[in-house]
This record gives sequence, C-alpha cells and structure tokens, in this order.
Amino acid sequence: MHIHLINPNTTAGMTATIRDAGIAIAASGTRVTASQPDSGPVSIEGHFDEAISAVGVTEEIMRMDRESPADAYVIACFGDPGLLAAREITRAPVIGIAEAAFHMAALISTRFSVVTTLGRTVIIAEHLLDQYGFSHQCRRVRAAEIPVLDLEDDGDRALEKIIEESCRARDEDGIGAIVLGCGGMANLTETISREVGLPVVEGVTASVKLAEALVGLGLSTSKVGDLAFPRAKTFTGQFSHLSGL
Ligand SMILES: NC(=O)NC1=NC(=O)NC1=O
Repeated sequence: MHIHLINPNTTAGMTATIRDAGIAIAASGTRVTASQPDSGPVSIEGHFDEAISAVGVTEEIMRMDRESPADAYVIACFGDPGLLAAREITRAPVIGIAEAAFHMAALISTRFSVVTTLGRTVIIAEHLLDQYGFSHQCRRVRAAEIPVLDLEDDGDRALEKIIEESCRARDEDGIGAIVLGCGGMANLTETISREVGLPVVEGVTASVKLAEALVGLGLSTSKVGDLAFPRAKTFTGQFSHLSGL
C-alpha cells in the first residue's frame, strides 16, 4: 500500500523528518512518500497560518490523486489543518496527526498531557481535543515555548525544552502518557520516552499505523453525507482552476 504524508508547512527539511519517521514505522509492504505545498507558511504557529495552510493541503491531495493516487493521506501538522475539507475531496482515508495521537494515547492511558511548541498554539490543540471528544482524558496541553522551526534549526535546545516540559507534565499532571504536539517532533519519540520514563505518542507514526489499519480493513472515506465530493460550482480569481470539479 501507498501512504502519502503531507507537511502543511513549506519547509522541506521538516518534510524530510516527517517522511523518515513514517518510513521507519511503516510495515514492510507499505510505501511512504511525503510532500509539502509550494505556497504557504514556512511554519504553522497559529490560526492564520492554519487557515492559509489548509488550502495547500487540499491542493496537494488533489495533485496526488491526479498524478499518483495514495491509498491514504496523512496531514502532518498538529492542528490537522483542512482535515474535513481533505476528506471531502478524496475517497482515500485522510488522517490528522492530532486526531491519531489522541486516539492512540487514549488506548494506553486514562490520562495524558500534550506537549506542543508555542503557547499561542495550545488553544488549537484544546479545540481539537473538544472536537474529537478527548477533553476528559487530556489533563493539560503544555507548550515547550519553542518556535516550530527551532526543531530544525536548533534541535538540541528544542529537545531539551520539550523534555523539561514533559518531565513537568509527568510530575504534576497525574498522567500515564505524553502526546507530542508537532509534526516536527516525529523523530524525537524514543529519546523523550527514555528521558521522561513515560510512553510517548507521536502523531505522524500513529497516523501511519492507523492508515495501514484502515486500508487493511478496506475502509475509505464515506461519500455519503457531508464528506461527499463538493458540489460543482464556479470558483473565481486564484481558485478559478477549481471550477466544476
Ligand atoms: N503546534 C504546532 O507546532 N503545529 C505545527 N506547526 C507546524 O508547522 N507543524 C506542526 O505540526
């Protein structure tokens, strides 16, 4: 099977980190590829960045479905930008890394905390916990206070801060697991788990395994109801190429 990972920001180095983590966890019969939009924010650190990146996510899925259809797609940003829009435009399963990580964490612990990047993105994870129905199992969404691209540009310091915040969560939150709240943390799982002494759930790897499960079960995105393909209509301006889809 073929799983395609989409990094919604436009930083190729982070796409490579995401891709390598996906390849490392994939089953022997699974081919993992990855891409990022040509246009959009170099990092996603708030509501505005999320909104802009969602267009790039949907464009990438439409491009792949035209050129090299995948059996499943993963949106590899912890805000799950464009998730439902993406599910409208393809038959393949589409998994957001936040939703995947919450499901996996809920299967191995009764209480977990999330450690994400900047404090201003905490509310985004909190909104998703509420939307997906995991608020009662998440004790707290914490921020290591690192800009997203520091994960690429200042990795050692970023790792140190994530471990520090994860240890505070372990000691203060009464939890059994940690969820990593950024696609750029995809290569840090084992190190953090070893240093903190708790199971660590990371969304990219969780998404790949969930995608394998869905495809293996022969399940795809329902085209009945709200996730049916969009109604054909005219789009104007920079989106005119979407007319009549
Ligand atoms: N909370 C986050 O840091 N989300 C993210 N921003 C990105 O650019 N990628 C993420 O996963």
